[in-house]
Amino acid sequence: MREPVACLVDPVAGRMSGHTGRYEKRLSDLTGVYENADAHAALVKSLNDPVVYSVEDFRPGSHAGDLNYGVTRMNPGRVGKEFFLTRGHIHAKADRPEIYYGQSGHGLMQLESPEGETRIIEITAQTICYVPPYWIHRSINIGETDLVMVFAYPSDSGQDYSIIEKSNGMRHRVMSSGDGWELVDNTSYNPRTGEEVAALIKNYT
Ligand SMILES: O=P(O)(O)OC[C@H]1O[C@](O)(CO)[C@@H](O)[C@@H]1O
Ligand SMILES: [Fe+2]
Repeated sequence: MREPVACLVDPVAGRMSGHTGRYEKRLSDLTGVYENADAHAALVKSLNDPVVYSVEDFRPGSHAGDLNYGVTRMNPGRVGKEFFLTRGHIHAKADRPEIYYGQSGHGLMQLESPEGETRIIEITAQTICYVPPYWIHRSINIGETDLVMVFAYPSDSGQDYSIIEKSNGMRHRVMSSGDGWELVDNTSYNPRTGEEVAALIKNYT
């Protein structure tokens, strides 16, 4: 038996009391992610390589029946026309799902199936976004303030970041357009083979 736990979320600061882990990502950690590499390098220099997102989480263990949960806070901003985003991943056990719960700000969850289909879920305060098993997912800040979301996923999920590297990014990029956003094809995208898709869609224990 585990002891019950309570953590307090600050929905604007994007902090969570009682966290057992915290990490930060700086703009330079996202090298190779944005379409405009020159604009990325210039921004790293002009802004002195700022922290662009931070995560505080509580991990009770690595048992399949436990939940890891926490808070992600992401700065607003753009590299050229491309909005600030997280690295993105698929769960190492790809059939593990995730829930995101919007706290403040305005964001998108970009999801991509193993076959390469894109879905976009808009997230504002009080939105619950369900990321079903097998979907690659990345969050994007399309607003002018910090985007803060609570998340929870099975403790044995793990994160596989290499899937996005292997395909040279996700199939689409989210770019600013007028007052909003638009999906643009990622011209470097390298689709997964049938064998690679089949290897992902298997039964995990
Ligand atoms: O792990 P990434 O892709 O850098 O993005 C961070 C987000 O994903 C998570 O790893 C959860 O899956 C959280 O820590 C956070 O919401
Ligand atoms: Fe995840």
